[in-house]
Amino acid sequence: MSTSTTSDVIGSARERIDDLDGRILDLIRERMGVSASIQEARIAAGGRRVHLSREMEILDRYRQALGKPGTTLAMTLLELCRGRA
Ligand SMILES: C=C(O[C@@H]1C=C(C(=O)O)C=C[C@H]1O)C(=O)O
Repeated sequence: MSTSTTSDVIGSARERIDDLDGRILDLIRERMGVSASIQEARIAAGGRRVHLSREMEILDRYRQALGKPGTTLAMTLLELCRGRA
């Protein structure tokens, strides 16, 4: 039987959370870069930065996976990924 104390359990689980958060942040930065490249290509071809029907697909995917907070998360991601270039 484990002799881990509560603070050991919390400490190691927090290390995993910190690692996951670091990976999530890296993925968000990667997503921002890919999104910017699409927007730059579209603008260079005379199009608009924003493509609403594509954004609706993304909002729907996050809502289906996570419910209403998923929509909020997707809106934040889209906000981060727009607004440059
Ligand atoms: C990246 C695109 O451009 C914009 C950014 C999006 C995104 O970050 O997912 C989605 C739609 C567009 O408003 C795209 O059209 O795919």
